[in-house]
Amino acid sequence: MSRLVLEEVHKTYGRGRNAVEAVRGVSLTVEPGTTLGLIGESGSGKSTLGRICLGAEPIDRGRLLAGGEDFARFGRERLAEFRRKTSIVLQEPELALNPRRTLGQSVTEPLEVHFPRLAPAERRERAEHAMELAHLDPGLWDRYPRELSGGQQQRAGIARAVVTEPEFVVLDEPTASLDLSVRGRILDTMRELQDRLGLSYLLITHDMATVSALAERVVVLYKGVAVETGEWRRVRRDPEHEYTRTLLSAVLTVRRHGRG
Ligand SMILES: Nc1ncnc2c1ncn2[C@@H]1O[C@H](COP(=O)(O)OP(=O)(O)OP(=O)(O)O)[C@@H](O)[C@H]1O
Repeated sequence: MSRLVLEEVHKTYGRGRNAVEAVRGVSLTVEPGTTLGLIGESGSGKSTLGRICLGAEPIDRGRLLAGGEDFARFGRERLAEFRRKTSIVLQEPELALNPRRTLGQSVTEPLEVHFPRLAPAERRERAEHAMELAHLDPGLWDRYPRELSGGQQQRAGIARAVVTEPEFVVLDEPTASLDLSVRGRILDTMRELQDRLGLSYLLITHDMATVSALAERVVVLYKGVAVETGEWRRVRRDPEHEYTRTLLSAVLTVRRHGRG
């Protein structure tokens, strides 16, 4: 799929007095095999942009380009290919995992959707391989989500996201629901998967440690506008925009209080 690009994208929810301009003229690029962090306070439009990048949220203006091609012009086959090559890891693994289905069933499901002609044995093999990639014991195949720890559930969410061998994955607050002790290992797994599978990530997060662990570049969002874009190391050290400074210092303050 190579590069994923948004050009001057606008998205408004609702109409008239109830209209919310969630995204206002945002442009961004996710280069193949790299991570772009999307940071900004709650309600700044991060999740909306994540869905837009997956072609899952219609836009009012602007373009989504995948490998230089305009998503709006995709025919049926190209659209099916795009869906196969993109996926998402959600904050709450419970949302990605059906409580009534076993882990094996949940990890296999995207294969049933995108590769309906695969033989059952081949499906199982691919799903077990995805579980191994996510460092989840395939011996947990017949377990239900409630029988697993938060970290194991998130690993199942990751296995499900990579089972179709995607190229682009949205990580929407991927560690926010996890204990600190588990976060680092989940981030390690995500980095390892990126290297092994050549994945591109759009990382949505409030957590600057997560940004530092994964992202090369960031886009700072403020009320639906991308106020700053650049290398994360530079942005952290020398933020150009007033809002970025506020965002970074607010995070530092919270952390200090949290520790105090
Ligand atoms: N389906 C929807 N219908 C109406 N308004 C929506 C919808 N989804 C999001 N919004 C509004 O759009 C704005 C951006 O929301 P979005 O969820 O993209 O922000 P966010 O930065 O991801 O926030 P959070 O970090 O809290 O998830 C918010 O004002 C939100 O209330």
